[in-house]
Amino acid sequence: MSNTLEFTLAEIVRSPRLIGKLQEEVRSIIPKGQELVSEADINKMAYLRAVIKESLRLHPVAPLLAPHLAMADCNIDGYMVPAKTHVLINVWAIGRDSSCWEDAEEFIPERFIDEGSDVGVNFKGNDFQLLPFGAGRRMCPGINLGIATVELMLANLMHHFDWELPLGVERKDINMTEVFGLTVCRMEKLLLVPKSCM
Ligand code: HEM
Repeated sequence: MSNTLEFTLAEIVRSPRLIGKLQEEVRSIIPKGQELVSEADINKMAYLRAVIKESLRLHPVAPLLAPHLAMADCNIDGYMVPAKTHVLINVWAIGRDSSCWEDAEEFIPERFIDEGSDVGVNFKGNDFQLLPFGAGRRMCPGINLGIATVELMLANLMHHFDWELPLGVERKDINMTEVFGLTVCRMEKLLLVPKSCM
């Protein structure tokens, strides 16, 4: 969850438009003086939810999911997968596949809302182009807790603080290089300076 939050913050602070739009949404919904954003408030934050979805598309925590084993022979799009084959699903690559996504490498939360091209796409395991939690019987059982936690953390960080880069660092200097393993994380820690705006 901290991994998803860090990638999300890195993506939005790189763009004044994105962070501005997100702060505007959160602050228009949460009255000044309200200390904490609650789960009920999050339901009204369509842009925040789209930002997190877009972040999970480009930066899935487990790039190859967990290893799976085919229980029976099956044929997928003409490819024969014999029983007992170890199957690794590269959701990182699927999330960046230009045959599934318009401007696949760009961070565009708007694709998931209003008239966006992927407005109906969700990560609940039925839309195979977006599988940050996997799909089927072995998909992540912590999906609801995971999403709710990231949403609440991000919304509260947007509600309470303006975010600046450390002195001498510019937006273009934010290094988005990823390090791949069982999970994928940022090569460089994200350093930001919070300024209270309450
Ligand atoms: C943003 C947060 C999270 C993400 C992105 C995430 C992602 C994943 C992924 C990709 C898998 C492998 C699914 C597959 O191979 O098909 C998985 C499995 C799993 N996750 Fe999560 N997860 C998150 C949060 C959580 C939380 C909060 C919990 C528990 C409280 C949790 C518990 C598990 C467990 C137990 C499995 C193994 C399920 C199995 O093999 O049957 N996850 N998760």
